Amino acid sequence: MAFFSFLLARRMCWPAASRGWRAFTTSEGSRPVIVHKRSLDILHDPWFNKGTAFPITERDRLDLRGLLPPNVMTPQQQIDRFMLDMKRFQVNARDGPSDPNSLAKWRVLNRLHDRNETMFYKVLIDNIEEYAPIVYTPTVGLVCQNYSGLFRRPRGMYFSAADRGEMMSMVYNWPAEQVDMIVVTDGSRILGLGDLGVHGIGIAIGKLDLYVAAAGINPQRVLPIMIDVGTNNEKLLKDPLYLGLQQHRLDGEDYLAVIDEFMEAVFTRWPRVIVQFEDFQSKWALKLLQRYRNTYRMFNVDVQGTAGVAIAGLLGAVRAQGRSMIDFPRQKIVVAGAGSAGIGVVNAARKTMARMLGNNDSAFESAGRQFWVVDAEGLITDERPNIDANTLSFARKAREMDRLGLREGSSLIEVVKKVKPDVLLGLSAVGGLFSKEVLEALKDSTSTRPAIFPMSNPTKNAECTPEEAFSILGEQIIFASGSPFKDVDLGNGKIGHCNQGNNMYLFPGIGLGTLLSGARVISDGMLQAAAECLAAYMKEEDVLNGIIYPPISSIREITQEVATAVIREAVAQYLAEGRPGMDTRDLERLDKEETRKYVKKNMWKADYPTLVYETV
Ligand SMILES: NC(=O)C1=CN([C@@H]2O[C@H](COP(=O)(O)OP(=O)(O)OC[C@H]3O[C@@H](n4cnc5c(N)ncnc54)[C@H](O)[C@@H]3O)[C@@H](O)[C@H]2O)C=CC1
Ligand SMILES: CC(=O)C(=O)O
Ligand SMILES: [Mg+2]
Repeated sequence: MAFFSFLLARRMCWPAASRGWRAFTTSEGSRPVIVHKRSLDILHDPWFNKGTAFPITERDRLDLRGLLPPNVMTPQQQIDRFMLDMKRFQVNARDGPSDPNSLAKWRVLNRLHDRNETMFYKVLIDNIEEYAPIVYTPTVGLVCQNYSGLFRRPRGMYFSAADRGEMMSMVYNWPAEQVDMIVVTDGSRILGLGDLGVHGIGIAIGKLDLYVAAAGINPQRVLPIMIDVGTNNEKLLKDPLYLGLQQHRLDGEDYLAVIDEFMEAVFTRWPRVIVQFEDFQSKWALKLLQRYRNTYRMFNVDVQGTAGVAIAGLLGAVRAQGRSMIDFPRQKIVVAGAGSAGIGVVNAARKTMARMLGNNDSAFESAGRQFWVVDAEGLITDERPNIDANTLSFARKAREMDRLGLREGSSLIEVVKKVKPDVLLGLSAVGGLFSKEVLEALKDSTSTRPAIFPMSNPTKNAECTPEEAFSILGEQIIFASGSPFKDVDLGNGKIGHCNQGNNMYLFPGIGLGTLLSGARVISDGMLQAAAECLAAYMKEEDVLNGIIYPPISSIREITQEVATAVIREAVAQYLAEGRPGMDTRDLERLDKEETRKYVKKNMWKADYPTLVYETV
């Protein structure tokens, strides 16, 4: 993106800028200023840029539709947003994650991203452990919550409910001829922070930063997208400085019509693109996945990526007990949270157990008895009124629960006391849900090394902190949280290791493997291969020490391995259609090492290329 814009700007900048200067200095009232730029080049030109104040007619004239948030602001509102942000700076710095300067660091990195993409990604890649928590969880959550004030230069595209009927042409306003990777959100459930409306675009930007840093997807070919169908966040609806449509969310067929139109538009312009669905509320996440997954190259990272990372962690926790992975089907697992993430984990973990038990109906049935799922209304059983099909699939039989002293709606603490689980996994978005009492109850776990996975994001939504878990349950536990925590000093020279159980370990490799294999769709087999690859990555010695995921600093190497596994599975399942220079036959001929080299060769590196000027 940066180089493309740079070349265009060099070609067009001076004549337009000089005309602009005359117009500004002579205060010629309503006489129009002639510009020789369109699209992003206008937004990136400080002389002509009006940001969110471009009126709709001008957005259409200058190919700007979709490149700005939909709400048109007055110049005064723009200044109000800016001033609010200036004054809020100190408060936000204290309000956020454990690093009090995280928001300030985000601003510095964001400014670098705007002026020099290559350098930005070099800094990110070389310091990924330090800056992933800034561009991604937890800080990205704080950024989305304050996006109205932080918004400077737009990044990505906005398709709104007001654009119905226009999306097929709007998509051509994006200047890149090739787009490999789109991350799209409708802002309805950003991390565990709820409906943040159009401000949720920050999460799509953060995920794509990781696609570039970890998977080496070319930054000129990534596109963050916000689909603004309104918001049900009353605070935003009342905020005059909110950047999105000030209306309640579309629902039902109206909602589906917008998403359908969007999918058709992006796949018409870029037929080989991969679309990652991110942070859609559970109500739609599973439905949209079923609707599109057999037609388009898409996946839902919260449902499918999280499941893979959780399974890899759960297998690690079995190994940490000194047992073989094949013992996984004996683990008793209590899951708090039955949203898109929780359902994704339970379904995939159950299938993994069933495969280990013989892969037939009775194996699947028996695997189902290893899970107890608790949501806001307590333990889910088949006596739950108005239960939907997705939830019914893992609801426990009330009759069986009775024998354990449990019933429909039993509380989390009752469930932990009665089940004595090997694993307690949280995807509830409720900070502190694993209270002192719950953790105390886990002392009776039948496992020698109980696993505690408070996977909700961002940090303040984690079900417990590592300090709480290690102090109550001792050094033997296996701990993995969705957002990063520091290791805990347990005294007497011992360290309580904090793993980060986050889908960031898998989605870059799933995307890269799909891209390089040219797979038509993203199959369960490809996702399973990714999860198994991550599980197998860990050495026995580390796992026995409670380290079940690799260090983030090696994310590029992990991603290369995951992408290799995904490509090989796509080839094995006859889904790989190849790409220019590597067709299906070529892919079939590659052995594992050659596939690995093919992946490495195609990962973008943050090095400056030589630029030459050419007239059109
Ligand atoms: N670590 C990771 O890689 C990932 C983490 N997540 C996190 O998972 C969380 C949930 O995401 P979704 O499933 O999409 O959200 P959601 O809002 O759809 O689901 C939350 C679930 O938690 C349940 N819940 C609420 N209060 C509860 C309580 N007191 N006890 C037990 N359950 C309770 C709700 O009934 C619901 O079933 C978010 O915080 C998100 O950041 C999501 C994806 C990946
Ligand atoms: C990590 C992630 O995708 C989430 O918390 O939603
Ligand atoms: Mg997510």
